[in-house]
Amino acid sequence: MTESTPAPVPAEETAPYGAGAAAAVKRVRTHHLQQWKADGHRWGMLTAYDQYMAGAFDAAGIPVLLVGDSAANNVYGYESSLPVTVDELLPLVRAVTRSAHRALVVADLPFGSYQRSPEQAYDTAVRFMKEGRAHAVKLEGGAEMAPQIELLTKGGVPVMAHIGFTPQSEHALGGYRVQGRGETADRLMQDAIAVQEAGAFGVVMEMVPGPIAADITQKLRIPTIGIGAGPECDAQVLVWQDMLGLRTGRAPRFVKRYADLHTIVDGAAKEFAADVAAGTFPGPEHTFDS
Ligand SMILES: Nc1nc(=O)c2c([nH]1)NC[C@@H]1CN(c3ccc(C(=O)N[C@@H](CCC(=O)O)C(=O)O)cc3)CN21
Ligand SMILES: CC(C)C(=O)C(=O)O
Ligand SMILES: [Mg+2]
Repeated sequence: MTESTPAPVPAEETAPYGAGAAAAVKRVRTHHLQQWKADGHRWGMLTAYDQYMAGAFDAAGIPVLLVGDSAANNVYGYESSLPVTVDELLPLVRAVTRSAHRALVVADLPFGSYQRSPEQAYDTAVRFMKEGRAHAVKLEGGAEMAPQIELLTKGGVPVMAHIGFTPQSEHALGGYRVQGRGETADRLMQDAIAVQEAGAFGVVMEMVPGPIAADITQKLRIPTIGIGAGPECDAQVLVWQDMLGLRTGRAPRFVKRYADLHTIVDGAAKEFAADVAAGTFPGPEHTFDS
């Protein structure tokens, strides 16, 4: 075989599809996510709620940051995601968009801020885009949310959908349960198709059996982002406090811990307290001369 010289390819197409294709992109756009699906390049999405995490994930090449309504549990200390409000989430979205220079920033619409009507959804989404400078919004629901997704999309708001286990409907669904098992698999497929046809640019699938998620991923032209939906999704998402081991207690089965921040924080806090008690902090190097 003779070697031929390949034609030069624009920088964006030679993205180092390893640590993150986002590294070669000036600003991640929804069309990049469609392209990565076509290329078979899988990517990761992480939640972020503040400046330093957003900046670190952005610099690490994470292409999509989600300001999740999971801030309810992971920032505000509520027992579920239901109590958190638009006014509580907006400043977090603004902090993340200020420090994410490359990532696409998606803002989660909280419970009660979009379900009533497409008009309500549009007004809420516009606040996240105007005041929070979000690039897109995410909302929970399948076929029943098609009118919302259509109006938002027509009005210039890119929408990521979220199907399967939808935490805002915890009480309606009867707890934290896998969705789409058995005969409900068809309905999940229909929900996925409905959100795609309504104009969603991607769809999160939460706690869905791996084979069902694989079928849906193959069928859709928009990327699927899995959390507890197996390895065949086009992308994966985790809550950062789970991913970095800051949250204690039993984690959901779908969590992989990539660090043990809780142990690091605990050790540092104890060492600080001990130094202060012993008079070894502050030292001369931390003290101003007269
Ligand atoms: N820290 C955190 N991580 C998350 O993934 C997350 C939040 N918070 N808050 C909002 C929602 C709630 N989510 C959750 C929370 C718990 C389970 C859970 O306990 N799952 C169990 C039970 C599954 C079953 O019974 O079938 C599991 O073992 O996965 C699942 C999703 C996902 N989201
Ligand atoms: C778990 C992800 C998908 C989410 O919706 C959130 O963090 O709120
Ligand atoms: Mg959410």
